[in-house]
Amino acid sequence: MAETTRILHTTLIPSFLQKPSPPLKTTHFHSQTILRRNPIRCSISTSSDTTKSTTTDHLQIPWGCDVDSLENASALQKWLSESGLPPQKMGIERVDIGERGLVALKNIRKGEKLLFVPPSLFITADSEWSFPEAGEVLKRYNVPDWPLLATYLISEASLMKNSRWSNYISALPRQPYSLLYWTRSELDRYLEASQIRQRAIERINDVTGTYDDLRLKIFSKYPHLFPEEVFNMESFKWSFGILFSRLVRLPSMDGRVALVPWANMLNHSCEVETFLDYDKSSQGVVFTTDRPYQPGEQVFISYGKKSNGELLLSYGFVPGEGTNPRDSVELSLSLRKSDKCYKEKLEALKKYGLST
Ligand SMILES: C[S@@+](CC[C@H](N)C(=O)[O-])C[C@H]1O[C@@H](n2cnc3c(N)ncnc32)[C@H](O)[C@@H]1O
Repeated sequence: MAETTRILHTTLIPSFLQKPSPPLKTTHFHSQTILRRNPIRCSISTSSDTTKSTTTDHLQIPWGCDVDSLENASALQKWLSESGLPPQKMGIERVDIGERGLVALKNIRKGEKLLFVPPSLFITADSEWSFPEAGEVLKRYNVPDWPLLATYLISEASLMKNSRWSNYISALPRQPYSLLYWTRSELDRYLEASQIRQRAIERINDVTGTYDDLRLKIFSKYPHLFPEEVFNMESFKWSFGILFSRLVRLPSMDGRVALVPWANMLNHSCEVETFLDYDKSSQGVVFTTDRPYQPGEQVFISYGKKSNGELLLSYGFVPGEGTNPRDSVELSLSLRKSDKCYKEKLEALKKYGLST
Protein backbone atom coordinates (compact mmCIF):
# COMPACT_ATOMS: atom_id res chain seq x y z
CA MET A 1 0.00 0.00 0.00
CA ALA A 2 1.13 3.55 -0.54
CA GLU A 3 3.08 5.40 2.11
CA THR A 4 0.28 7.79 2.78
CA THR A 5 2.04 10.07 5.21
CA ARG A 6 4.74 10.92 2.70
CA ILE A 7 2.25 11.37 -0.11
CA LEU A 8 0.06 13.66 1.95
CA HIS A 9 2.96 15.81 2.89
CA THR A 10 4.30 16.05 -0.62
CA THR A 11 1.14 16.40 -2.61
CA LEU A 12 -1.79 17.35 -0.47
CA ILE A 13 -0.51 20.13 1.69
CA PRO A 14 1.24 22.38 -0.85
CA SER A 15 -1.05 24.89 -2.38
CA PHE A 16 -1.98 22.91 -5.45
CA LEU A 17 -4.70 25.21 -6.57
CA GLN A 18 -2.66 27.40 -8.77
CA LYS A 19 -4.21 29.68 -11.32
CA PRO A 20 -5.56 27.58 -14.17
CA SER A 21 -4.28 27.78 -17.70
CA PRO A 22 -6.55 29.56 -20.22
CA PRO A 23 -10.21 28.84 -19.62
CA LEU A 24 -11.87 25.84 -21.17
CA LYS A 25 -13.71 26.56 -24.34
CA THR A 26 -16.03 23.61 -23.88
CA THR A 27 -19.26 24.63 -22.24
CA HIS A 28 -21.46 21.90 -23.63
CA PHE A 29 -21.55 18.63 -21.80
CA HIS A 30 -22.88 15.86 -23.96
CA SER A 31 -22.14 13.14 -21.45
CA GLN A 32 -24.27 14.83 -18.80
CA THR A 33 -27.39 14.52 -20.88
CA ILE A 34 -27.22 10.75 -20.58
CA LEU A 35 -25.40 10.23 -17.27
CA ARG A 36 -27.19 11.00 -14.01
CA ARG A 37 -25.49 11.38 -10.69
CA ASN A 38 -26.76 9.93 -7.47
CA PRO A 39 -26.90 12.55 -4.71
CA ILE A 40 -25.97 11.85 -1.11
CA ARG A 41 -29.05 11.78 1.08
CA CYS A 42 -29.56 12.93 4.63
CA SER A 43 -30.77 10.59 7.31
CA ILE A 44 -31.38 11.32 10.98
CA SER A 45 -29.04 9.52 13.32
CA THR A 46 -30.70 7.62 16.15
CA SER A 47 -27.47 7.46 18.13
CA SER A 48 -27.80 8.51 21.76
CA ASP A 49 -24.03 8.81 22.17
CA THR A 50 -23.47 12.52 22.60
CA THR A 51 -19.71 12.18 22.18
CA LYS A 52 -20.14 10.90 18.63
CA SER A 53 -21.33 13.76 16.56
CA THR A 54 -22.23 17.35 17.05
CA THR A 55 -24.98 17.08 14.48
CA THR A 56 -27.91 14.71 14.24
CA ASP A 57 -27.86 14.81 10.46
CA HIS A 58 -25.79 12.01 9.04
CA LEU A 59 -25.12 11.90 5.33
CA GLN A 60 -25.23 8.46 3.81
CA ILE A 61 -23.13 7.39 0.87
CA PRO A 62 -25.50 5.61 -1.52
CA TRP A 63 -22.81 3.45 -3.11
CA GLY A 64 -20.58 0.64 -1.79
CA CYS A 65 -21.59 -2.09 0.64
CA ASP A 66 -21.29 -3.04 4.29
CA VAL A 67 -17.68 -3.48 5.32
CA ASP A 68 -18.08 -7.23 5.88
CA SER A 69 -20.54 -7.93 3.08
CA LEU A 70 -19.94 -10.46 0.32
CA GLU A 71 -23.07 -9.38 -1.55
CA ASN A 72 -21.16 -7.75 -4.44
CA ALA A 73 -18.11 -10.02 -4.35
CA SER A 74 -19.20 -12.49 -7.01
CA ALA A 75 -20.26 -9.69 -9.40
CA LEU A 76 -16.81 -8.14 -8.83
CA GLN A 77 -15.02 -11.42 -9.57
CA LYS A 78 -17.12 -12.01 -12.70
CA TRP A 79 -16.47 -8.48 -13.98
CA LEU A 80 -12.75 -8.77 -13.29
CA SER A 81 -12.38 -12.02 -15.21
CA GLU A 82 -14.39 -10.60 -18.12
CA SER A 83 -12.12 -7.53 -18.05
CA GLY A 84 -8.83 -9.35 -18.39
CA LEU A 85 -7.96 -10.71 -14.94
CA PRO A 86 -6.49 -14.21 -15.52
CA PRO A 87 -7.86 -17.24 -13.57
CA GLN A 88 -6.97 -17.00 -9.89
CA LYS A 89 -5.90 -19.44 -7.19
CA MET A 90 -7.78 -17.33 -4.60
CA GLY A 91 -11.35 -16.23 -4.03
CA ILE A 92 -13.02 -13.51 -1.93
CA GLU A 93 -14.36 -14.92 1.33
CA ARG A 94 -15.33 -13.90 4.86
CA VAL A 95 -12.21 -14.21 7.00
CA ASP A 96 -11.24 -13.99 10.67
CA ILE A 97 -8.70 -11.22 10.08
CA GLY A 98 -9.91 -8.24 8.03
CA GLU A 99 -13.60 -9.25 7.59
CA ARG A 100 -13.27 -10.02 3.86
CA GLY A 101 -10.08 -11.22 2.20
CA LEU A 102 -8.54 -13.50 -0.41
CA VAL A 103 -8.48 -17.17 0.50
CA ALA A 104 -6.48 -19.93 -1.23
CA LEU A 105 -8.66 -22.19 -3.40
CA LYS A 106 -5.75 -24.48 -4.26
CA ASN A 107 -2.34 -25.27 -2.84
CA ILE A 108 -0.06 -22.28 -3.25
CA ARG A 109 3.70 -22.73 -3.08
CA LYS A 110 6.22 -20.49 -1.39
CA GLY A 111 7.82 -18.27 -4.05
CA GLU A 112 4.80 -18.34 -6.36
CA LYS A 113 3.74 -15.18 -8.20
CA LEU A 114 0.05 -14.40 -7.80
CA LEU A 115 -2.59 -11.93 -9.07
CA PHE A 116 -1.39 -10.56 -12.48
CA VAL A 117 -3.82 -7.62 -12.49
CA PRO A 118 -3.41 -5.84 -15.87
CA PRO A 119 -2.95 -2.02 -16.00
CA SER A 120 -6.29 -1.66 -17.82
CA LEU A 121 -7.88 -2.44 -14.44
CA PHE A 122 -5.93 0.15 -12.42
CA ILE A 123 -7.49 3.44 -11.37
CA THR A 124 -4.81 6.12 -11.66
CA ALA A 125 -4.67 9.88 -12.05
CA ASP A 126 -4.72 9.26 -15.81
CA SER A 127 -7.90 7.16 -15.85
CA GLU A 128 -10.58 8.28 -18.24
CA TRP A 129 -13.46 10.23 -16.68
CA SER A 130 -17.06 9.41 -17.51
CA PHE A 131 -17.44 13.22 -17.33
CA PRO A 132 -14.30 14.18 -19.27
CA GLU A 133 -14.96 17.91 -18.71
CA ALA A 134 -14.71 17.46 -14.94
CA GLY A 135 -11.29 15.78 -15.32
CA GLU A 136 -10.10 18.52 -17.68
CA VAL A 137 -11.02 21.24 -15.18
CA LEU A 138 -9.06 19.54 -12.36
CA LYS A 139 -6.04 19.05 -14.61
CA ARG A 140 -6.08 22.70 -15.68
CA TYR A 141 -5.85 23.64 -12.00
CA ASN A 142 -2.93 21.21 -11.58
CA VAL A 143 -4.71 19.31 -8.82
CA PRO A 144 -2.23 16.66 -7.58
CA ASP A 145 -2.86 12.92 -7.71
CA TRP A 146 -4.47 12.37 -4.30
CA PRO A 147 -7.22 15.02 -4.44
CA LEU A 148 -7.68 14.27 -8.13
CA LEU A 149 -8.19 10.58 -7.44
CA ALA A 150 -10.51 11.34 -4.52
CA THR A 151 -12.67 13.50 -6.80
CA TYR A 152 -12.51 10.94 -9.61
CA LEU A 153 -13.71 8.18 -7.30
CA ILE A 154 -16.71 10.22 -6.15
CA SER A 155 -17.51 11.25 -9.72
CA GLU A 156 -17.52 7.62 -10.89
CA ALA A 157 -19.26 6.31 -7.77
CA SER A 158 -22.12 8.78 -8.18
CA LEU A 159 -22.87 7.35 -11.62
CA MET A 160 -23.62 3.98 -10.05
CA LYS A 161 -24.22 1.41 -12.83
CA ASN A 162 -23.21 3.91 -15.53
CA SER A 163 -19.58 3.95 -14.45
CA ARG A 164 -17.15 1.42 -15.85
CA TRP A 165 -15.95 0.92 -12.27
CA SER A 166 -19.39 0.19 -10.86
CA ASN A 167 -18.60 -3.44 -9.95
CA TYR A 168 -15.45 -2.36 -8.14
CA ILE A 169 -17.08 0.55 -6.32
CA SER A 170 -20.12 -1.54 -5.30
CA ALA A 171 -17.77 -3.89 -3.48
CA LEU A 172 -15.97 -1.09 -1.61
CA PRO A 173 -17.09 -0.45 1.95
CA ARG A 174 -19.68 2.31 2.30
CA GLN A 175 -17.76 3.40 5.38
CA PRO A 176 -14.13 2.23 5.32
CA TYR A 177 -12.41 1.74 8.67
CA SER A 178 -10.64 5.04 9.07
CA LEU A 179 -9.67 7.55 11.73
CA LEU A 180 -11.31 10.15 9.46
CA TYR A 181 -14.64 9.02 10.95
CA TRP A 182 -13.54 9.43 14.55
CA THR A 183 -14.84 12.44 16.43
CA ARG A 184 -12.49 14.71 18.36
CA SER A 185 -13.66 13.25 21.66
CA GLU A 186 -13.01 9.70 20.40
CA LEU A 187 -9.48 10.70 19.34
CA ASP A 188 -8.90 12.32 22.74
CA ARG A 189 -10.28 9.37 24.64
CA TYR A 190 -8.82 6.40 22.72
CA LEU A 191 -5.52 7.89 21.58
CA GLU A 192 -4.70 9.75 24.76
CA ALA A 193 -0.91 9.86 25.24
CA SER A 194 -0.29 8.50 21.75
CA GLN A 195 1.49 10.59 19.11
CA ILE A 196 -0.95 9.15 16.61
CA ARG A 197 -3.65 11.39 18.08
CA GLN A 198 -1.91 14.53 16.81
CA ARG A 199 -1.14 12.94 13.44
CA ALA A 200 -4.77 11.88 13.10
CA ILE A 201 -5.93 15.43 13.86
CA GLU A 202 -3.49 16.77 11.25
CA ARG A 203 -4.69 14.25 8.70
CA ILE A 204 -8.34 15.09 9.32
CA ASN A 205 -7.47 18.77 8.96
CA ASP A 206 -5.58 18.07 5.71
CA VAL A 207 -8.57 16.28 4.23
CA THR A 208 -11.00 18.97 5.38
CA GLY A 209 -8.67 21.71 4.12
CA THR A 210 -8.24 19.98 0.76
CA TYR A 211 -11.98 19.66 0.32
CA ASP A 212 -12.54 23.29 1.34
CA ASP A 213 -9.89 24.44 -1.17
CA LEU A 214 -11.40 22.39 -3.98
CA ARG A 215 -14.88 23.69 -3.16
CA LEU A 216 -13.84 27.31 -2.94
CA LYS A 217 -11.54 27.43 -5.93
CA ILE A 218 -13.02 24.90 -8.34
CA PHE A 219 -16.31 23.24 -7.43
CA SER A 220 -18.14 26.50 -6.71
CA LYS A 221 -17.11 27.77 -10.16
CA TYR A 222 -18.34 24.66 -11.96
CA PRO A 223 -21.44 23.57 -10.00
CA HIS A 224 -22.85 21.80 -13.06
CA LEU A 225 -19.79 19.49 -13.02
CA PHE A 226 -19.33 19.26 -9.25
CA PRO A 227 -22.77 19.59 -7.60
CA GLU A 228 -22.59 19.94 -3.82
CA GLU A 229 -25.15 17.15 -3.29
CA VAL A 230 -22.44 14.81 -4.59
CA PHE A 231 -19.07 16.50 -3.93
CA ASN A 232 -19.25 17.31 -0.24
CA MET A 233 -17.33 16.67 2.96
CA GLU A 234 -19.02 13.33 3.55
CA SER A 235 -18.17 11.95 0.12
CA PHE A 236 -14.59 13.23 0.45
CA LYS A 237 -14.23 11.56 3.83
CA TRP A 238 -15.29 8.34 2.10
CA SER A 239 -12.98 8.71 -0.89
CA PHE A 240 -9.95 9.67 1.20
CA GLY A 241 -10.74 6.76 3.56
CA ILE A 242 -10.68 4.47 0.52
CA LEU A 243 -7.43 5.99 -0.77
CA PHE A 244 -5.63 5.81 2.59
CA SER A 245 -6.54 2.16 3.01
CA ARG A 246 -6.24 0.98 -0.59
CA LEU A 247 -4.00 3.14 -2.76
CA VAL A 248 -0.88 1.22 -3.80
CA ARG A 249 2.49 2.73 -4.64
CA LEU A 250 4.12 0.71 -7.41
CA PRO A 251 7.95 1.00 -7.21
CA SER A 252 8.47 -0.60 -10.63
CA MET A 253 6.20 2.00 -12.22
CA ASP A 254 8.32 4.88 -10.92
CA GLY A 255 6.36 5.02 -7.66
CA ARG A 256 3.05 5.61 -9.41
CA VAL A 257 -0.01 5.36 -7.17
CA ALA A 258 -3.02 3.31 -8.22
CA LEU A 259 -6.13 1.62 -6.94
CA VAL A 260 -5.77 -1.98 -8.03
CA PRO A 261 -9.06 -3.88 -7.89
CA TRP A 262 -8.66 -7.49 -6.69
CA ALA A 263 -5.22 -6.79 -5.17
CA ASN A 264 -7.21 -4.42 -2.91
CA MET A 265 -8.87 -7.44 -1.31
CA LEU A 266 -5.62 -8.61 0.32
CA ASN A 267 -5.28 -8.05 4.05
CA HIS A 268 -2.08 -7.31 5.95
CA SER A 269 -0.09 -9.70 8.09
CA CYS A 270 2.96 -8.73 10.16
CA GLU A 271 4.28 -12.25 9.54
CA VAL A 272 4.85 -11.89 5.80
CA GLU A 273 7.21 -9.62 3.93
CA THR A 274 5.78 -9.58 0.46
CA PHE A 275 4.57 -6.45 -1.27
CA LEU A 276 2.50 -5.57 -4.29
CA ASP A 277 4.38 -4.30 -7.32
CA TYR A 278 4.12 -4.08 -11.08
CA ASP A 279 5.88 -6.95 -12.82
CA LYS A 280 7.27 -5.85 -16.16
CA SER A 281 7.63 -9.38 -17.56
CA SER A 282 4.00 -10.38 -16.95
CA GLN A 283 2.71 -6.79 -17.28
CA GLY A 284 0.54 -6.89 -14.23
CA VAL A 285 0.46 -6.24 -10.49
CA VAL A 286 1.76 -9.27 -8.62
CA PHE A 287 3.24 -10.36 -5.33
CA THR A 288 5.40 -13.36 -4.59
CA THR A 289 4.37 -15.55 -1.68
CA ASP A 290 6.94 -15.97 1.06
CA ARG A 291 5.17 -18.95 2.61
CA PRO A 292 2.96 -21.77 1.32
CA TYR A 293 -0.85 -21.73 1.70
CA GLN A 294 -3.31 -24.60 1.78
CA PRO A 295 -6.85 -24.39 0.39
CA GLY A 296 -9.04 -22.44 2.84
CA GLU A 297 -6.20 -20.38 4.31
CA GLN A 298 -6.27 -16.60 4.01
CA VAL A 299 -3.44 -15.21 1.84
CA PHE A 300 -1.72 -12.07 3.11
CA ILE A 301 0.63 -9.35 1.94
CA SER A 302 2.50 -6.74 3.96
CA TYR A 303 1.36 -3.10 3.94
CA GLY A 304 4.85 -2.15 5.08
CA LYS A 305 6.96 -2.30 8.22
CA LYS A 306 4.67 -0.11 10.24
CA SER A 307 3.97 0.37 13.93
CA ASN A 308 0.47 -0.35 15.26
CA GLY A 309 -0.17 3.41 15.38
CA GLU A 310 0.80 3.87 11.73
CA LEU A 311 -1.43 0.96 10.70
CA LEU A 312 -4.30 2.52 12.63
CA LEU A 313 -3.66 5.92 11.07
CA SER A 314 -3.77 4.72 7.47
CA TYR A 315 -5.76 1.51 7.49
CA GLY A 316 -8.00 1.86 10.52
CA PHE A 317 -6.96 -1.37 12.25
CA VAL A 318 -4.50 -2.54 14.86
CA PRO A 319 -2.94 -6.05 14.67
CA GLY A 320 -3.60 -8.47 17.54
CA GLU A 321 -1.70 -7.67 20.72
CA GLY A 322 1.94 -8.75 20.58
CA THR A 323 1.77 -9.84 16.92
CA ASN A 324 3.58 -6.88 15.38
CA PRO A 325 7.36 -7.09 15.75
CA ARG A 326 7.58 -3.66 14.10
CA ASP A 327 5.48 -1.95 16.74
CA SER A 328 7.15 1.09 18.23
CA VAL A 329 6.42 4.30 20.06
CA GLU A 330 7.93 7.69 19.42
CA LEU A 331 9.66 9.34 22.35
CA SER A 332 10.67 12.98 22.29
CA LEU A 333 14.01 13.54 24.00
CA SER A 334 15.60 16.88 24.56
CA LEU A 335 19.23 17.72 25.04
CA ARG A 336 20.34 21.09 26.36
CA LYS A 337 23.45 22.73 25.00
CA SER A 338 24.28 23.72 28.57
CA ASP A 339 24.46 20.02 29.54
CA LYS A 340 28.05 19.36 30.58
CA CYS A 341 28.02 16.04 28.67
CA TYR A 342 26.30 17.60 25.64
CA LYS A 343 28.92 16.47 23.11
CA GLU A 344 29.10 12.90 24.38
CA LYS A 345 25.32 12.57 24.52
CA LEU A 346 24.97 13.97 21.01
CA GLU A 347 27.55 11.46 19.75
CA ALA A 348 25.71 8.63 21.48
CA LEU A 349 22.37 9.68 19.97
CA LYS A 350 23.89 9.90 16.50
CA LYS A 351 25.54 6.52 16.90
CA TYR A 352 22.12 4.92 17.39
CA GLY A 353 20.51 6.80 14.50
CA LEU A 354 18.56 9.23 16.69
CA SER A 355 18.24 12.72 15.32
CA THR A 356 18.21 15.87 17.38
C1 LIG B 1 -6.81 -3.15 1.12
S1 LIG B 1 -8.19 -3.38 2.13
C2 LIG B 1 -8.21 -5.13 2.30
C3 LIG B 1 -9.57 -5.71 1.97
C4 LIG B 1 -10.65 -5.42 2.97
N1 LIG B 1 -10.58 -6.37 4.07
C5 LIG B 1 -12.03 -5.44 2.34
O1 LIG B 1 -12.84 -6.27 2.73
O2 LIG B 1 -12.29 -4.64 1.45
C6 LIG B 1 -7.56 -2.75 3.65
C7 LIG B 1 -8.52 -2.82 4.79
O3 LIG B 1 -8.69 -4.17 5.22
C8 LIG B 1 -8.72 -4.26 6.64
N2 LIG B 1 -7.54 -5.03 7.09
C9 LIG B 1 -6.43 -5.34 6.38
N3 LIG B 1 -5.57 -6.07 7.10
C10 LIG B 1 -6.13 -6.23 8.32
C11 LIG B 1 -5.71 -6.89 9.52
N4 LIG B 1 -4.57 -7.53 9.62
N5 LIG B 1 -6.55 -6.84 10.58
C12 LIG B 1 -7.73 -6.18 10.52
N6 LIG B 1 -8.18 -5.53 9.41
C13 LIG B 1 -7.39 -5.56 8.31
C14 LIG B 1 -8.71 -2.84 7.14
O4 LIG B 1 -10.03 -2.42 7.30
C15 LIG B 1 -8.04 -2.09 6.02
O5 LIG B 1 -8.41 -0.73 5.97
